[in-house]
Amino acid sequence: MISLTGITKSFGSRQVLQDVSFDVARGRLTGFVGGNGAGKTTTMRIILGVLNASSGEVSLDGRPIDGDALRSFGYMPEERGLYPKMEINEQLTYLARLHGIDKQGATRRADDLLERLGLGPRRKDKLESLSLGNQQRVQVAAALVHEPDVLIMDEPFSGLDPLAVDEVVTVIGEHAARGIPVLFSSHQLEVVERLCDDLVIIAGGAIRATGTREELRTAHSSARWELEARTDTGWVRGVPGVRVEELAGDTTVFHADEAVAQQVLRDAVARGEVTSFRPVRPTLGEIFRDIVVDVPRSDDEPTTPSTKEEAA
Ligand SMILES: Nc1ncnc2c1ncn2[C@@H]1O[C@H](COP(=O)(O)OP(=O)(O)OP(=O)(O)O)[C@@H](O)[C@H]1O
Repeated sequence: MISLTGITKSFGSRQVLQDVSFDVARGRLTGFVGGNGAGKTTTMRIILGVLNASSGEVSLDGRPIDGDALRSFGYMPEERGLYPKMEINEQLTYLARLHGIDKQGATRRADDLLERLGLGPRRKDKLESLSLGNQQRVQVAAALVHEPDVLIMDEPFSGLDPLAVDEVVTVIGEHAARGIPVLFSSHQLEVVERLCDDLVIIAGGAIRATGTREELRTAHSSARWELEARTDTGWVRGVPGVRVEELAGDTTVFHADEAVAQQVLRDAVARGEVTSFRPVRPTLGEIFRDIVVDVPRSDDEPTTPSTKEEAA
């Protein structure tokens, strides 16, 4: 397990991470979600030792992460850094060799990953000749080619079409299932919702929520219900204690406490056939908006490129 404890980070006088603490468990996919400038990349770079924290600890299975441990990490950085003019199988093989895998194993691993990611027929192509989405798949393969013991991926799904997302999700999921910790950031909340076991929500440089997808959905559910009947459900608007959120003919989504909702159900049954009645739990997108709505974006503060360079 990777554990972050009390991580803070300042660039010059500007603090961009405050007391960041969370765990990334083995064998599970942890989604790292936050708006632009929330602090995801900075946190990931600190885990990887690319940046030093101003204070706080990062550990792997209770031990500080040293150079040896880092060599077994797989990282897909935000700024993609492969060689545009090199054939893709050649560069993946090269990367695997850099991690100490023998030539035969490296070639097999590169070919296998390219096949799994739908790039088998393109294996001899130069990276620059591929579409952006396919280049992104190669970046995913590059993070995985040495069979990492820890996987950290910054926006692995950006620029991918839905089918490519599914392929990448499957491959990443298989790696997590081998018992490695996987942390990835994404703005695609519907993908995160579908894929993640655990979630970490960051806003304004501070962790706002952590937990399993189900824990977050339960913690943030308000008393919201959906009633679908064979008859018009407009009458629900007039029931005391009900606030209708959405009404479309025979379907109503409304807020009410449990007792009122049960009464609505009984009334609906008395009026005709009820086809469905269920509590509505929030989507990750709704939870995310709910949590970050009052947090000012850290990018609201002007930072000129030259200041950024100096501060780094
Ligand atoms: N080298 C740096 N010098 C100064 N400020 C920096 C530096 N790197 C990041 N920041 C600032 O730290 C904050 C967090 O940035 P970070 O890149 O970690 O956010 P993020 O959550 O990854 O955003 P995005 O989703 O847009 O990639 C931002 O306000 C950013 O401007």
